[in-house]
Amino acid sequence: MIVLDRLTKRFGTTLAVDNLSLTVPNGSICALVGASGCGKSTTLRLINRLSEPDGGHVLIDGTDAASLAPVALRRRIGYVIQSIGLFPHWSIARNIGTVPELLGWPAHRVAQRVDELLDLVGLDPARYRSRRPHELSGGQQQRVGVARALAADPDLLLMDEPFGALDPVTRDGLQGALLDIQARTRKTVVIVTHDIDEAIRLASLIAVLDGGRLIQQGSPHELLARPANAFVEAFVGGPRRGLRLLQVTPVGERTRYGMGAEGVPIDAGATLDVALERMVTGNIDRIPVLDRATGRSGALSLTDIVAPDGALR
Ligand SMILES: Nc1ncnc2c1ncn2[C@@H]1O[C@H](COP(=O)(O)OP(=O)(O)OP(=O)(O)O)[C@@H](O)[C@H]1O
Repeated sequence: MIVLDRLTKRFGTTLAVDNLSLTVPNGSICALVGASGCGKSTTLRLINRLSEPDGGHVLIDGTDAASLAPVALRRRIGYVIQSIGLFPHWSIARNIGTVPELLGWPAHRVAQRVDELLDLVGLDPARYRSRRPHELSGGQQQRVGVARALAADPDLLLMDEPFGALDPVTRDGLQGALLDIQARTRKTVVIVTHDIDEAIRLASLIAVLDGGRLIQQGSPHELLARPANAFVEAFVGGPRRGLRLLQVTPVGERTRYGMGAEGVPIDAGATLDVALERMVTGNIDRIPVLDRATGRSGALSLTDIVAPDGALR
């Protein structure tokens, strides 16, 4: 668990991080979001002590980060940045294996770990391990950046706009890969992004920052359903908020159990946007629902999603 306790950081007269308190549970993905300059990257850098706070504390599993040697701390924390920072003259394998090597792992174990990680991020080890970074596409390099951050099996992964510079298709693929990796390894991840859709897709906890201050924290659903103020409301979507809310609301929440409908049932755990898509493309206004966990069945109608005046419910 990471606890940020009244964290404060000043640069001259700029209050980059202002009395920020936030708890990130183990095994969860937390997204720090907000406009440019709101203090997201600085907050991340305070966690791995690339920057030191002027006030407050960072607690990692109960230990004050300030009491740990910065280099040792950073070896325990994976860090992925947008510009990747691979060493251009080193092979992909050497780039990924740097930290395990520094930690004194025997060569065969490092080599085995490199191949395992290339597999994990979806790159064929035999094809890529000996290449140089420039022989890879931007998206592939970004995958190597993620593999390198995971190399020493850190419990905590910090990611600063890791997919920001990529085209939407590659970004989508890497977001999927990250979700996959997180589901398998249960890392605790703090990711900085200015892309609210990325935050909604990846995170179970979103923290909205403005001027270094935490304005609201909560699940994507909480933020979309109950934005704390106009700033958060505008940030999480303005007119698109209703559509995004569909993406995080389970079908089961609106299902009328006991009611019947024709066709192949949709899972109660699917989200409302998927149900709406099926209704629109199938030109139907009611679909059957099955809750696989409980075996209950029911139906979802278009009017359970869209009000008579056309507004999303
Ligand atoms: N090393 C520094 N020296 C002086 N000011 C800094 C430094 N680093 C950050 N700042 C200032 O602190 C504030 C927060 O910066 P930070 O990089 O944390 O914002 P951010 O939310 O990550 O922005 P972006 O989305 O543009 O990356 C900004 O006003 C920035 O200009």
